[in-house]
Amino acid sequence: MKSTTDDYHPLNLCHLKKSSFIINRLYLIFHSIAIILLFCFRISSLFHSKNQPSIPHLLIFISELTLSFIWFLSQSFLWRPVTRTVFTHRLPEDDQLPPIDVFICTADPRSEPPLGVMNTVISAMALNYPAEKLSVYLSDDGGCPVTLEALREAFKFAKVWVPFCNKYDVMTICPDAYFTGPEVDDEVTVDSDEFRAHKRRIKEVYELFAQKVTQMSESKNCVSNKDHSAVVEAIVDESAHDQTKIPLLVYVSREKRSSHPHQFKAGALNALIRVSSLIRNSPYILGLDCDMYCNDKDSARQAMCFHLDPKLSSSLAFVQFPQTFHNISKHDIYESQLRCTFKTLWPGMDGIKGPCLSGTCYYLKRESLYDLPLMHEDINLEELKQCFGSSNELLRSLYKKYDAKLQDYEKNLFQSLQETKHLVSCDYENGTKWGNEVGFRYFSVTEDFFTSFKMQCKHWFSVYHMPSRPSFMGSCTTNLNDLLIQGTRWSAGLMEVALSRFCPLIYGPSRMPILQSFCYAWLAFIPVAFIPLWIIATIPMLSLLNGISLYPKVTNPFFFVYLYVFVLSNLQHIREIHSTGASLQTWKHEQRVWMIKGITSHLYGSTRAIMEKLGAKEANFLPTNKVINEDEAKLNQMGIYNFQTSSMFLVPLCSLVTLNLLAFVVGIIRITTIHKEYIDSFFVQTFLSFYITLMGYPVLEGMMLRKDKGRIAPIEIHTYRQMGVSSNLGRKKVEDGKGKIEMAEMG
Ligand SMILES: O=c1ccn([C@@H]2O[C@H](COP(=O)(O)OP(=O)(O)O[C@H]3O[C@H](CO)[C@@H](O)[C@H](O)[C@H]3O)[C@@H](O)[C@H]2O)c(=O)[nH]1
Ligand SMILES: [Mn+2]
Repeated sequence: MKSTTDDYHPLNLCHLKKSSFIINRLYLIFHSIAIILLFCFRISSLFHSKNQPSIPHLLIFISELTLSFIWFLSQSFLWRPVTRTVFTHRLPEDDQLPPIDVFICTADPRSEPPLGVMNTVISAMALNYPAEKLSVYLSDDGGCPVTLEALREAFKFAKVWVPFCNKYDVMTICPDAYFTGPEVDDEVTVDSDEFRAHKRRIKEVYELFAQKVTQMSESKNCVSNKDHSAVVEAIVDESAHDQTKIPLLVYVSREKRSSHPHQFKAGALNALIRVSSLIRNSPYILGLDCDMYCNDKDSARQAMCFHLDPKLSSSLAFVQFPQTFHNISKHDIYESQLRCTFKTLWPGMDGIKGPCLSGTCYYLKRESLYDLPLMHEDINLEELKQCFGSSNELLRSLYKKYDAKLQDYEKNLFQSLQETKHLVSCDYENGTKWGNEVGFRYFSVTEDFFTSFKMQCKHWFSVYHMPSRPSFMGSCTTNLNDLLIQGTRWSAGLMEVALSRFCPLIYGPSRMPILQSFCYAWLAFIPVAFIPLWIIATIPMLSLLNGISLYPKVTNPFFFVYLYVFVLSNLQHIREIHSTGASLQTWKHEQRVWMIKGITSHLYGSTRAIMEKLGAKEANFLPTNKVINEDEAKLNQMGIYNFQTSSMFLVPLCSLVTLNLLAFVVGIIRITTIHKEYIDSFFVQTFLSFYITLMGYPVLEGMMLRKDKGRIAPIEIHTYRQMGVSSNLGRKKVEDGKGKIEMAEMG
């Protein structure tokens, strides 16, 4: 491609979202003025409340300050939102495309069913990309033989599945989704009779395969093993007489010893980086969680429209796609779709220096993980070994430029595999810069957030691409327990960063655009919302019960400032939701889930991060449950909360809602029986308790009205005791007569 034609026929375009652009800035100005007025009121009431205690006023002031701080940071996401389009037909010919290594991580065959994992693997093998340029690596942190066996079966199935997808241009390349979903692909076929017969045959093969894998996963060997040696194996077909070309498939299970920290997902990814660098050493990496299957065969080509753009290429670290979920229910009461993140925040960051890495659904440039100031020209071998470890093969791979025409790597495959065992041993990283300046960073359990932040503090940037057909689809949380455990892990990981020397507000501004550091700071400080939420859910109510007025009287002009802030911020939230195509219901659920998480996950996550800092606890990563439970799915579909979770989460929710209900009732009684003066002084507090009771209504209903399994039963609250075994998140089983429910508790 000549450079003159590049300008006229770009591979991608970036568009500014102009309409939101103006509204967002007007909102910023008006809201800021209102907030300053609020502070004036609060400060004056602190100094003039002679005959009233000032502690409650002070606490409310703290909560208002914190909320304003969070709000202020959040405005950077609204500063310059953009969208992007790509032109895949303008990509160079296939033989010019760079190779891609696909990394898929799995950790526990019990919470991550092998059949789902295999579907992800197969879908990645069926991507529309030259087969000899695609290699798929499965990291099995569970070290489970069943997973390896299932992978062999998956390889056999892929041998018929991939050609089928190629031949008929199948869109839904994940077999399970293809055979169980709506039959949209069938419309695009040419020779329908032949196609239908072929499809039927493949379906039978798939069902056999699925049955086999399901059977294997029911065996008692199907558990994760925390103490085992390394296994690296390329899956090959012994009866290789047919010439079908499908991507290389490699199974990697790094060595694990209970005495060694294994650094969770980041550790697994770094092991894959090393293994793959000895095999194909592809310059690009597609990262996927085990439940995130490829839903669009063209995502790799779309990503290449950015990576191969000469204007972006040199400092583009990754192309992030949104996470979408196949099991979102109509109501989405748990706000599992993460609408705000993927429809508002990431497009917002994309207009500055690019979105944050989201752990999955990204095409990353390998080089961005090796980014070292140390990689200067005259670096000597010893220095290199101190960074990357002792493997000469690995060091050589750093300097090997990829060859678009591909060398015959298969000749050396066996030899490379031997060497890789050493690279995934427990000791390999000792004394090196892995996890520190090389690879995914270990500093925080939200490795994606922190690695991304550190990358963008260097010269790297990223782009966000959100095509209309979801490129990847995963399974989301469908019950309160999973939601809050996941939320606690995220909060802990984010707070670890916020409270460290890498706090984006301190570490960021000199290294990246100030707005970008505000975005990262907002993300890191999300958990802090637990402070204002706890204050606002208790202090105004306790004060109301004790006859202390905290807010301006209805006749006071400042009352209108409060009203304005409340109404305007909600209108802006509704507008923002509307602009992303969601309904008013989403507003309610987002508010509610924000409150629920704020009261529980954010509090526990922050506490955990502080304890880790003090050395009282160790970091932990309990994989989110991906097993679909029929009863649970039914409740979720009906929009009913499943409250089967630990008391640690339930007790605060129940007590706060009860307190608010009580305050509301008392407020109303007094308003109707006492003189007008009372209405004036306590209107805001009564309204607040009403609003919180309304938002918490499902909790009340769960405590008092419901009779089903998902309700909050008073006795259960007492039986879910603390485990107290170790500092880890432990799982325990609770028998409930009909079936077993898995509960997770924090020790
Ligand atoms: O020790 C571990 C723990 C987890 N995983 C894998 O990590 C992935 C993500 O774990 P999951 O339990 O699905 O976590 P989520 O909370 O759903 O994940 C989100 O948040 C994580 C950070 O907390 C990111 O790493 C993920 O990519 C992002 O999807 C899964 O494939 C796991 O198998 C490992 O490989 N090793
Ligand atoms: Mn997940």
